[in-house]
Amino acid sequence: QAAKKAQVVILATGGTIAGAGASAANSATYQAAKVPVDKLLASVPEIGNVANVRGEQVFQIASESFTNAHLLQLAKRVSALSKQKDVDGIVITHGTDTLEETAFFLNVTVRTSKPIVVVGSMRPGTALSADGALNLYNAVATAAAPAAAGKGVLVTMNDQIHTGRDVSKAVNVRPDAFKSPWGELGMVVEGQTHWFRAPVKRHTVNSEFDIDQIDALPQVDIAYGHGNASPVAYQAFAAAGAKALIHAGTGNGSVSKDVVPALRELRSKGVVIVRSSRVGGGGFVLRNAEQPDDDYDWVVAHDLNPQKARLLTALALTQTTDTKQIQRIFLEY
Ligand SMILES: NC(=O)C[C@H](N)C(=O)O
Repeated sequence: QAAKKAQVVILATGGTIAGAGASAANSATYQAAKVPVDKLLASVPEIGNVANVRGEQVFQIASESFTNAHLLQLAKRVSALSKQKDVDGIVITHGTDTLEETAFFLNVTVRTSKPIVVVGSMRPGTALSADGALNLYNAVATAAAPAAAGKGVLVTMNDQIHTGRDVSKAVNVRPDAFKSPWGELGMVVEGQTHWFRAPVKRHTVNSEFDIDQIDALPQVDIAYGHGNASPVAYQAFAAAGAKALIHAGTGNGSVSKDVVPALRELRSKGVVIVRSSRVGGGGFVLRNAEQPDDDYDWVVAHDLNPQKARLLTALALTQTTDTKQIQRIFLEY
């Protein structure tokens, strides 16, 4: 008995997967966000074999300009669709530069167990060996797979299935650009998903955040650590209204000695200080290692990279300014 085909909605936001270059040799020089969603879907007719799909053009932008307002609008649309009986799964096409942020944000704010898959490409559809068509086919196959339900927001790139929580863009110019420090969850091959692990952190239906209740995010900025760093960026962000600062720290979130006094002073004025790490390959920032977080009332981002830490801090601040609660949130999500 043939199973009923899943109903999957494709929310298109732009990026290289909708990009176009002047010639087939242009794999890295092209314009992102050119091809509309209907044309994108028409270019991969095989998708009709794995699901019934319909497309919605939410934005047409390059993801380096994905603002908090874009994030909120997209997440609210995903949430609304996930409540519809005639929707079994949702795919979001997205630029790869900030794909990891959007996938993480949806993972902790959309209260559904239906599959949500974020996908992009490293080469425009006009390029030789373009990766977008197969990535999109794989995303739809994953969104249509009952086994993908309840695993949080997923990212399919290069035949791999990653959790949106962990995944990060680790290479700029190759199709194997996305890595998860704790490993991918599985693979999608010829329209079939294969699973090898599942996320243990809180997400979607088990999250305390609900995008339906969030209409704005407080300003949270990131300052990059290095040996010759000064307090200027941190102080400027705070003066411009930042409620929290993410320190993209060296090593285990360490802070150069010229920056420490400024961060302590900003904390005394109410700015939340979060130590994360600029080291992308794995590991985590340990509380009270490198800096006395208990004494300074700082928070550590644990294994979340600075860009994901920015979003989790902003979400936490929609509910509390208590640093004990913010630290708990970092350990649970
Ligand atoms: N590969 C890509 O999608 C890069 C592009 N700049 C974007 O993020 O929209």
